[in-house]
Amino acid sequence: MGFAVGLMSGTSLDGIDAALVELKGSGLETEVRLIDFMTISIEQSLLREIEDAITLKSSNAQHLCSLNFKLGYAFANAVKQICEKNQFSLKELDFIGSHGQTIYHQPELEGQFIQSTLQLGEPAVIAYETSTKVVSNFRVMDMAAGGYGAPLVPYSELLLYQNKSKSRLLQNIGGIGNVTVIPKNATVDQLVAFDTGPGNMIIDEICKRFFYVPYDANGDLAAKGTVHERLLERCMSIPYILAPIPKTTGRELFGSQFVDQILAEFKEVSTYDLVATMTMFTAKSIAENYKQFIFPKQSIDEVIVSGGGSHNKTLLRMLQDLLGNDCKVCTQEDIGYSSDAKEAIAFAILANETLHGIPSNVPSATKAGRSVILGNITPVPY
Ligand SMILES: Nc1ncnc2c1ncn2[C@@H]1O[C@H](COP(=O)(O)OP(=O)(O)OP(=O)(O)O)[C@@H](O)[C@H]1O
Ligand SMILES: CC(=O)N[C@H]1[C@@H]2OC[C@@H](O2)[C@@H](O)[C@@H]1O[C@H](C)C(=O)O
Repeated sequence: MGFAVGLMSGTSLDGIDAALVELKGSGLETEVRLIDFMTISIEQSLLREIEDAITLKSSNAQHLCSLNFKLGYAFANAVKQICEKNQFSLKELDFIGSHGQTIYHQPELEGQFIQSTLQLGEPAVIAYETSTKVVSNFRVMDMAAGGYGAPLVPYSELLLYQNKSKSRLLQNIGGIGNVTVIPKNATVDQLVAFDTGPGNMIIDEICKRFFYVPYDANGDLAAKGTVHERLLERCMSIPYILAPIPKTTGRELFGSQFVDQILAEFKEVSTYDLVATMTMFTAKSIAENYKQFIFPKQSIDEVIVSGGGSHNKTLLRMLQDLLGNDCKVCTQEDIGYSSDAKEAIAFAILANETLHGIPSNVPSATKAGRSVILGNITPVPY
């Protein structure tokens, strides 16, 4: 099919991830070659606008309307930057797969609010600015089919990581944590995938409020603290953590309102201990979900961690301690892939499937009533 850029701006709001890839073929036989990956920072003013848009108290219609277009320009710019860096002409680009910025995700009915999801980043702007076909808005068709609209990476993960002799567990630790179980020789309907709970989102919020840094680089702050057991227990008692699978969550549950709540309840905990405890909360929510829902049904040969959380050494150490030495935790780099690029590559793969008319949601992961072709296609406009 040719060359594509996959774009992902995730729940961490840490930048726009862009992967320039070459794709050959389609379906589970697709061959994928990563040419380059970049994270393009989001301007402070745009970042504040996103934060306002996702906060129910400050969000409004005019704001969302304008932000949709501003994000479109930011995504187009990310495509231009990665192409320029690689001396790759936009004319050579066959398509763009753009996830968009999740503004709100409502996987379950809640009072008057029906199942719905909103990702912004106007594809018309991206297509016009780059003169390239865009596939976007991947989550909504899965939801129209009765699914949660997430997680969507399991299909691309089966395609990239399926192994004849190893059962693999792919754990992404972005803003939210999500896992895909790929039994050896698995087919699409044998996949198990769900969001385990928080990833870095709570850790980041504590780092911003108390240490004036965007995240706990390498987990150094957490390493200086001690886990506060009662706070950890309080966090682990949130019903989502051990709710039955499949399940999906987001900033709506683990964002700044959650941090306000626990800070009000646990005023006595020191700032270092807060970071340590929230790091352990992420690790323990992952480990307990494995023990409850995965290990009883499937023996696992490898746990492969991706996402920004794979750079947090304290988090990885805690996860390894909780899982024990029989279950080796490694990173994407250890098996020759890129931890940071995985999701952006996934949206290039999903776009390729859409353009070939191939369904790419995984109903066992999203609870959709059937498999469906994902996304909206915006043609080359001129
Ligand atoms: N060197 C590092 N040390 C520790 N943590 C890091 C490091 N680099 C990145 N991170 C963490 O990773 C986060 C970004 O991860 P990532 O880009 O995978 O998330 P995302 O794609 O936005 O989220 P999601 O996958 O939930 O949509 C940062 O916010 C930070 O918490
Ligand atoms: C609604 C939404 O944006 N969900 C994201 C989020 O970030 C991680 C986790 O929660 C996952 O369910 C999903 O993203 C990945 C890319 C997915 O769909 O597989």
